[in-house]
Amino acid sequence: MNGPGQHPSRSSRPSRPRRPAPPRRRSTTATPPVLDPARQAALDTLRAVRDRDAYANLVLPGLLRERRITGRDAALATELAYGASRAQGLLDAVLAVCVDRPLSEVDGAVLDALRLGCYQLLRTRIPAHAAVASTVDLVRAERGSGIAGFVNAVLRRVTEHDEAAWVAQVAPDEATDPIGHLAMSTAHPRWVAQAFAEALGSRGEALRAALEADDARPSVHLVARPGECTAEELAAMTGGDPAPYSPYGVHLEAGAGDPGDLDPVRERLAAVQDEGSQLCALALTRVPLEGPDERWLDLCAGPGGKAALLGALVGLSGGTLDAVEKTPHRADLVSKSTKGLPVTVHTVDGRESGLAEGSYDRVLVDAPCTGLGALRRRPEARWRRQPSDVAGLTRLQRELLTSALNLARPGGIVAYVVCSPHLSETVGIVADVVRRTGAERLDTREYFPEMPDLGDGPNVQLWPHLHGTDAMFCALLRKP
Ligand SMILES: C[S@@+](CC[C@H](N)C(=O)[O-])C[C@H]1O[C@@H](n2cnc3c(N)ncnc32)[C@H](O)[C@@H]1O
Repeated sequence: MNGPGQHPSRSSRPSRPRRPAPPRRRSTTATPPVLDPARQAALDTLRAVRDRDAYANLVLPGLLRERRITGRDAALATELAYGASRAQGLLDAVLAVCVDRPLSEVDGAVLDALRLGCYQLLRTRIPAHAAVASTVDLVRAERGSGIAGFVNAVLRRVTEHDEAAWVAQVAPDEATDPIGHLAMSTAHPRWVAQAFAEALGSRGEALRAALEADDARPSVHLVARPGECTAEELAAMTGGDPAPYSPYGVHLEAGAGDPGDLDPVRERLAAVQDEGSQLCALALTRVPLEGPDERWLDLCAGPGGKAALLGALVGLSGGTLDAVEKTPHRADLVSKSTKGLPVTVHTVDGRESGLAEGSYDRVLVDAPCTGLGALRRRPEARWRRQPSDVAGLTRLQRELLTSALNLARPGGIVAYVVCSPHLSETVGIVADVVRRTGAERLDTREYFPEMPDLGDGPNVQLWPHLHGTDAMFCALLRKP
């Protein structure tokens, strides 16, 4: 086996010790490992994601707060934890070449460290020697020198190529499998890249642009609560920029810290919400309506982002919003996010809500979905979702949209929204429900004013590479 500091040759793949070496007593003259709070927090986040199915973007902010990690260390921890989570498939493909056995046989905690080191080597400007040494130090402190030597040898093998050269080696051939190639180079599972390709009608440049935008760290989007503050005031308070399309939106630079700590968010003048979500909720409110316009319904409200925006807007004109959410703890979140607004929360199944049929002027169905449109904001999600998830979700989506149309009054408007571009969850659901209910399709593009690249309609599919939003889908229907 290659000892620490030795460079493994191509022919001798580093092999993990079959029997872990007993921890060595550190000599009194040895330099102790550098205390590295940023990398330790990133490593602990990767471990929580792997060990207990945690969400990286919930675990890391907690660790940063608890350990009082701020400033540059917090930014580094965020970059490493989220970046390594997003890139996991690519990192594993590279590591599989550099380790002498299937990765499934490598101890999970060691694999976390390998991914952390590999990410630094392939996708950051951290000098290779620092990326390797800092990762090895973390492992040595936890697991002893034997395992640290193994990690050192594997990572040195990774340093033999840069990212492009590794992609050329581990990705499917670009000429025969362009989607597979793009999937690997942008760190997406192939089935996700395939779903994007089908929605875009592209296996070429448009697909590349979409996958690359989805692989980049997104800016943070805030929504100013109508009646509480304007987007301009919120931008001035936070140092952000007014959003290009939503009149309530503000964009903050990626990595600007935990947006939950911002004063306007803590004081409930604003909330974190992707601009695409804002636009889909607003589209529902923009369709002209004959007759009354005072009873609105959000049929899938948890955790309450769109319910808070709709509740504030309907409140300005004296109306009310009913918010339905099946899961009790998510219904509690809706109550919290709509506190002080004319919103009534119902903890029931939207398919059998018991609410009065034919009574709502506007209904939002922001249906549960694969979330393939928001992968850039949920670092590990792309590796957790499975193609087999789609079938169960589409059944539920169809039932919820049908129920929404039953609850709307004749002439009322229903917005079907999902945070996914997967055709089975988008046009497939709408076409099926329209056929069975006779609902009228509206040209949804009209209610996304001044947005370019909305395609042939009548539905709207937003994209990170075209609009800077999550890949939200919206279809507006009128109840016959
Ligand atoms: C995409 S999320 C909605 C996001 C929300 N509109 C927002 O902007 O914060 C879908 C929600 O639907 C809820 N849900 C799932 N099945 C449901 C059902 N049968 N009836 C009502 N809500 C349901 C989920 O618990 C989840 O909170």
